[in-house]
Amino acid sequence: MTKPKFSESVGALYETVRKRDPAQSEFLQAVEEVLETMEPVFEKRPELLPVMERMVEPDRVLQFRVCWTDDKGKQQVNRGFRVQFSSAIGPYKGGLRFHPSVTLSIIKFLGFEQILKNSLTTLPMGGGKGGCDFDPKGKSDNEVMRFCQAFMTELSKHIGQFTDVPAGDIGVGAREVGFMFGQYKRIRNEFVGILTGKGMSFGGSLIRPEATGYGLVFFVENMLASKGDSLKGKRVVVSGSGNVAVYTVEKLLELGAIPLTMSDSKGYVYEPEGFTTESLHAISDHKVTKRIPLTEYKTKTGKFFKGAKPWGVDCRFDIALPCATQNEIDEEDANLLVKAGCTLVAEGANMPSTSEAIAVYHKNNVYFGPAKAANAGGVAVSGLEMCQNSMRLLWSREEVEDKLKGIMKDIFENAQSAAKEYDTHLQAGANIAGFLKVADAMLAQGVV
Ligand SMILES: NC(=O)C1=CN([C@@H]2O[C@H](COP(=O)(O)OP(=O)(O)OC[C@H]3O[C@@H](n4cnc5c(N)ncnc54)[C@H](O)[C@@H]3O)[C@@H](O)[C@H]2O)C=CC1
Ligand SMILES: O=C(O)CCC(=O)C(=O)O
Repeated sequence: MTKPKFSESVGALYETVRKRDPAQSEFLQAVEEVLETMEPVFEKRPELLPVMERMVEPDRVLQFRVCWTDDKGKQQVNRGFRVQFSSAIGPYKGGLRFHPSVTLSIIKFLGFEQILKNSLTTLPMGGGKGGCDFDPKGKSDNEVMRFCQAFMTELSKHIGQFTDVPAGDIGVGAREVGFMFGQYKRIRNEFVGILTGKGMSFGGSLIRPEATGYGLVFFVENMLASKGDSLKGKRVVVSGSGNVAVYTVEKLLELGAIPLTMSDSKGYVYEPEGFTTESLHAISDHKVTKRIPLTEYKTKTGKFFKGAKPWGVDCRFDIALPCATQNEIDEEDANLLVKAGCTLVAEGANMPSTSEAIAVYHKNNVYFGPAKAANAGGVAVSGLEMCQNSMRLLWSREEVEDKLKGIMKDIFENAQSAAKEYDTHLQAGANIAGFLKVADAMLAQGVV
């Protein structure tokens, strides 16, 4: 890690956080990134530093045992988490991640980022995140159902439509949300919007599955428009092949861009002429519907590069959209992007760029759209799902997509105007705009 460039007071705050949890590397990375960009705010408004001192400590951390029985009748034990980080501007809101790599550090980094992201959406949602070290890969539907029921049996004691409303993230899609919703209903005997990303027949919102990917592309459109440019004909390298990546590629195609790659942890597929609707559907059917790794995917027109990341793809491209997981672009990868002619990076995944990679973007004038702003479309439409649930009605696809487009424009403009006010870049502008709203709410509510 590069040494943070903090003033004395901000450095002291970072040290307090570091000393409290020295082993939580992902959480410390997320806090460091925010604190580094917040210096001009604390200079102008020193009363906000103690507010940040409160914000970096979650309201509550829940850790629990999840016991379930596999198809062979053998007992399995996993570790579940829900971190309720901040409810200053609304109920805790954020996804659940089911992946073997899940630790408290990962859930805390995601929950901390969610506070500022949700604030940027302009909707009244606090920040939270949860998950489990359960690996859905290779599990039968029945195993996933029993696991989800066990997970929700504990989680149901801590959530509620006015308290905490979880959703999906890596490893948690419509299937898992459905199983968890069913278990909550069975335990509590009430039909309420305690999860978002629900199926359309029981309170879901149109466009929620598409929202993070579509929102990312709308955000990129705004970034390009601010420079008098557009997506038409742009060559785009995308990572991931899950929910966010698939709908990112779908919207890129619709807007005339040329998506060149998709990937998973086993390697990447390169389509030299760009993905088509047909090849996108083939990969989505393989990865999302059938849940098979890309090593077993047969591309008709492209090539599979085993064990490699797409950032080193051997062609020129304009834009990189990381949509897989945290720290998937390191310094070396960032240098490869620059060498390939990439001038814009926008993050679909959460914290996909290491701090060294971000330094490379800034040094080389790569226009950088940070995750908190660029991927906020998913949680924004979750907010719209909550709204529809409360009103007991369903908006049309067009209505939700229009609202999403408007929200992504507002997020871009608010981040850009904070960046202008504090004479800094869009990454810092997003942190500042997100922080100020939550900080003012915390000040108004007293020391709690
Ligand atoms: N689903 C949502 O609404 C939102 C998701 N995100 C973020 O987007 C990213 C992707 O999430 P989803 O698409 O929802 O999950 P998903 O479970 O649908 O897909 C994850 C994808 O990443 C790939 N992947 C996982 N680990 C990898 C690795 N080490 N190297 C390369 N590829 C890897 C998987 O193969 C899969 O294609 C995550 O960082 C998540 O936190 C952010 C905002 C909202
Ligand atoms: O839709 C949501 O509530 C959560 C989305 C999410 O987990 C994220 O923005 O990272």
